[in-house]
Amino acid sequence: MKKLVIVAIGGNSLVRENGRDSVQDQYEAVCETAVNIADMVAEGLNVVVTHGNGPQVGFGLRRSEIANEVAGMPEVPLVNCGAETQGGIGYQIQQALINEFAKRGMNKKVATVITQVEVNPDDPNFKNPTKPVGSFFTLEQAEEMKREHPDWIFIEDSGRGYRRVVASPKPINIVEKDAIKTLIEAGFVVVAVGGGGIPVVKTEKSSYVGIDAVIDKDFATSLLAEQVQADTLIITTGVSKVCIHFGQPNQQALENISIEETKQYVAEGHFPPGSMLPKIEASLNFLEKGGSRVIITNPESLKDAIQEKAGTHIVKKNNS
Ligand SMILES: Nc1ncnc2c1ncn2[C@@H]1O[C@H](COP(=O)(O)OP(=O)(O)O)[C@@H](O)[C@H]1O
Ligand SMILES: NC(=O)OP(=O)(O)O
Repeated sequence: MKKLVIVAIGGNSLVRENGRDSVQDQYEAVCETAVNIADMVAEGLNVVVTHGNGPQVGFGLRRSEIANEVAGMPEVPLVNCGAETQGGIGYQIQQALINEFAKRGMNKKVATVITQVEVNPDDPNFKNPTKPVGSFFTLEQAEEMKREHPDWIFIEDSGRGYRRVVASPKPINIVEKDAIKTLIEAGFVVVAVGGGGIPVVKTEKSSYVGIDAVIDKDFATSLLAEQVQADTLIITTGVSKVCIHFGQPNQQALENISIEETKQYVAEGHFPPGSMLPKIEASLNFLEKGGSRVIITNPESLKDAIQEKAGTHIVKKNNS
């Protein structure tokens, strides 16, 4: 089979500078990434696409809360808000890819798989929410909201402002993995584990039920990459390169780093939880479970990054 590349599109990378949750703005961002993905397919690679939903699931949750407060509409549970973002973003990616392939006269099929991802109900992350969702706020705005909703938790997110956080258990099993594998083998470009997958737990009777949380899409992508034996993992996000001393005057962008160097930077605390750390941990996990290379970059640099002219590349050096 041709080499398999997994491209994980960051939720924040689909939200434009103006911060508006405009579906049209988001579709334009999706279309730009679709061009790069079509280039990869044209070069003979098999591609699986995953995506985040951090901003979008938070917007959806807030819409539901406001509709409840203002108009008495029933609230939408967080797990369903996540499922809705998986469908909504998956629809945009699927459509953008189909249109891009058609424009180029490429005979390539695309399918989005609604993906449930099993988590452990006793995962300690349920008691310690770390996943930032929705909009960025100033400290004053966050304090104001906290007075109104004492149970909400906010964190400072990588110098970009304060965001509400929700529980983010680790993915343990991709329920629809066989369907995803079958579609890949049949030559489809598959969009899967959107938003990290819809979090579900198994009951004593072995049936699945949804649970309120947002799984980190980087961890879910790494698990999928392992299960479908991908060769390369590409994570697109808001920065062209991973940095050490991020946001400090001595910030330094990283181009090629080994597993050992990456672990050293993790130990030195260069990557915050909830933003860059999950990407780095997922990358290390992917490489240690048999993957060949990882690229982290922004959507604009994707094409150059694949040719090793941009982005951060985490590589196995000396057969490590
Ligand atoms: N060490 C670092 N190097 C580069 N970016 C970092 C670093 N630490 C934090 N960041 C921030 O983390 C962001 C990526 O996390 P996030 O926006 O949550 O991801 P996603 O694109 O998956 O939504 C980057 O755009 C950047 O603002
Ligand atoms: N679910 C998730 O990890 O989304 P982001 O990549 O947008 O943070």
